[in-house]
Amino acid sequence: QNLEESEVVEQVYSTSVVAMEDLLEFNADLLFQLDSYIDILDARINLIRRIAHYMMKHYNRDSLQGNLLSHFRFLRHMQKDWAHVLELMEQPLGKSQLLFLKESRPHYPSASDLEEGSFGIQRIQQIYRLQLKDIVSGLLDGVQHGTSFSTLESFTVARALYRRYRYLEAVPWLEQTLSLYEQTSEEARESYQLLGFDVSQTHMLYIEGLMKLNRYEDALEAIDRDPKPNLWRLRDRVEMLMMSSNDLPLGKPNPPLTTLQLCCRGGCPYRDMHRLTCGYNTTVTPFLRLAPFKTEILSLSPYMVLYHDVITPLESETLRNLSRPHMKRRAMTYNKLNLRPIIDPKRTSNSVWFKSNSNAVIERLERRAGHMTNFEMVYSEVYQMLNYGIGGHYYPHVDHFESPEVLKQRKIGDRIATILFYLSDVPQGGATLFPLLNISVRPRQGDALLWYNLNDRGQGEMDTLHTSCPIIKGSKWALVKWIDELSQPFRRPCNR
Ligand SMILES: O=C(O)CCC(=O)C(=O)O
Ligand SMILES: [Fe+2]
Repeated sequence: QNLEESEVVEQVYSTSVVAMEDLLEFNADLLFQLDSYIDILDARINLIRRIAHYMMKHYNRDSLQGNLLSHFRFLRHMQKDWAHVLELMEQPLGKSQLLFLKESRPHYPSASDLEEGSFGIQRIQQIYRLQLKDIVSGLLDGVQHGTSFSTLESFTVARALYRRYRYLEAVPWLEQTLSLYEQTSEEARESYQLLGFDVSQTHMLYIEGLMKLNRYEDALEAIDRDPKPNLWRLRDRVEMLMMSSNDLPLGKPNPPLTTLQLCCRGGCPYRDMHRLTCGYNTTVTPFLRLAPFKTEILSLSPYMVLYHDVITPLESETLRNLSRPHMKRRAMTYNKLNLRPIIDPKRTSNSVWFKSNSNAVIERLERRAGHMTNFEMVYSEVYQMLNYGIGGHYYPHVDHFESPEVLKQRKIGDRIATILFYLSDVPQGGATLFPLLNISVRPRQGDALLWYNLNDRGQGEMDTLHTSCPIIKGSKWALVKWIDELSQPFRRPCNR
């Protein structure tokens, strides 16, 4: 097995579409167990009911008829039957089902996983500038999806933001939660309650959130909208604060759209001006005369090209399938105190590494990448396969090393270039965006993006700052190859 296995890390689901598919299977197993548990309890209830009815009918106030037989009959009953009933009542039921659920517990998504998913939703809201009412009804950036949010999901997002003191974002979600609840049928409300949702608590949290934002008038209005005896004291407190505080209500500032917000939606404006040339590349290596690559130059400085159709759909599929069982959340940092892995929210994807000789497809890609780029590949790094999840993204970063200390430890030098292969189409969102260059590239199965991270002097190009826009729909698969600096003296000789 050539896949590099890292230390065992607990599965994180929210950061990868593939992992979520596993969760679906898991849920089916759990439901099956719950169903047999119900059957077993049901059978026992029926049994006990039948015995009880029999006993009520045959042994009651009329049991003693003054004759010997009736006395003996009753005596036998009292000695034997109740002991039997007790035994039945004491017998533990559904042990194996209970055990299954207990042992499955470590595989349930963790609370931080759900939190991460909540932040994914909020990220999409922010970057794509969505209205909450649109999100909850499944309208995402102009596309109507077949799923909507109920009170429960809306509350989960609200709570996650609130817990992290993100009141400005949490309060609108709480408002949305309460408004969804108002539109909910009595029957559904009952189910929510069964699942632990408490509407009074939510209302209270909303009022507290408003107070955190110094929105005292709104807090009073919220209290009066649903006056409850336990809120009278709070009402007094709000009124006091309103009179004594000079703080202005905190509201969402309305800044101009950021490049991220502009470019993640539908591509950067004026991007077509950057389209320098588009043609067949036949000259990089002699091999290309036989098999030219469709090449689109996106930028000259830093140098950036997009190759089309360099991986066949079958090759992509093979790599996806090889990766699937090994994908893990590896973008983690470690808590210095207890050494437990903590999630790095800057990068929400699951990944796996391939060495360059892992399998035939990778070996072929390695040769092809050499022909495409004219770089020497011998010492370059392992291939990194990525799959993103709910609202998955990769925070703006550069690929070269910014710290001289880290660089010194790397025998193969800095990352002179990056090749990013796209192994799937992404129907909505998920572009790779270079905000300082106004370039955004939509993932298209078979395409590969190459850019130089270092300038001609070998210095890091900060203009290569890039990010993966959050994914709205689809499963984004990308394969990253970083090319090292040290093997290239004959391939990139023009360094000044
Ligand atoms: O997934 C993307 O579009 C970007 C990935 C990336 O920048 C990286 O892995 O360094
Ligand atoms: Fe990167």
